[in-house]
Amino acid sequence: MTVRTPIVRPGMRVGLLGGSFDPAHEGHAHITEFALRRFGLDRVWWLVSPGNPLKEHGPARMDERLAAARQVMRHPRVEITDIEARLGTRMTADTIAGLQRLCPAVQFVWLMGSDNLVQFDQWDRWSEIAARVPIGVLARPGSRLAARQSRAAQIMRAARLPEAYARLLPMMKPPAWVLLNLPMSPLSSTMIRQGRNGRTDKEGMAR
Ligand SMILES: Nc1ncnc2c1ncn2[C@@H]1O[C@H](COP(=O)(O)OP(=O)(O)OP(=O)(O)O)[C@@H](O)[C@H]1O
Ligand SMILES: O=C(O)c1ccc[n+]([C@@H]2O[C@H](COP(=O)([O-])O)[C@@H](O)[C@H]2O)c1
Repeated sequence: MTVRTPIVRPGMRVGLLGGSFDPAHEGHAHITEFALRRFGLDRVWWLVSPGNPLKEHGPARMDERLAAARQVMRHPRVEITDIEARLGTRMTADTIAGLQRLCPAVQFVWLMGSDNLVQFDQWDRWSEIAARVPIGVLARPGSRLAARQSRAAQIMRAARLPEAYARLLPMMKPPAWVLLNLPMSPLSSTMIRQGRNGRTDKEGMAR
């Protein structure tokens, strides 16, 4: 079976935002819009994951998460995909390898919140991921400092680009990464699942 990706053209700069999106919220939309602008991306693909390999509990059904994500993120340059399920991959290293095989002329950038950089060194073959694609890290409340001091950040310190060069990130030969500061959103799926903050609007932005 051939796996179909969204339409691409050679040289296109595509940000990949992987996540459980259980459920999607305005924090996801906010970092996506910011990443499009600051990294000069042509597209962002949300990779709605079959399940985070490091999380104990599986997420809600894929079709429900996809539908909710499409309500939250309506943008002509953002695609909501279940491509990991189609590729049959769970580990990000395999997903990226698969996408690079399918779309060899695309410049992919891996996007993640700063909380994920803190534990990035526990991901399967994380240094292979960093060797395959540039990485854009978006600040998230409570993890900015820990991200800067994380083991992965220390090991990759020579590959860190100043924020002012963020626009060059997609063109950089990996390893290359940028930690972007932005008006931070405190929203999380955990909060929403626990009913602690049902709001999915942008009101709660911490500046
Ligand atoms: N408010 C936010 N600010 C910055 N990054 C975020 C924010 N919310 C989610 N992200 C990032 O988006 C990606 C997908 O996140 P995910 O779907 O796990 O949402 P989450 O809110 O972190 O979920 P959970 O609370 O269940 O862990 C991750 O890289 C995560 O760091
Ligand atoms: O590949 C791994 O080992 C790995 C470990 C933890 C998280 N990830 C990916 O990181 C992304 C964010 O995960 P989550 O559950 O925090 O939304 C999602 O695409 C996961 O598949 C990947």
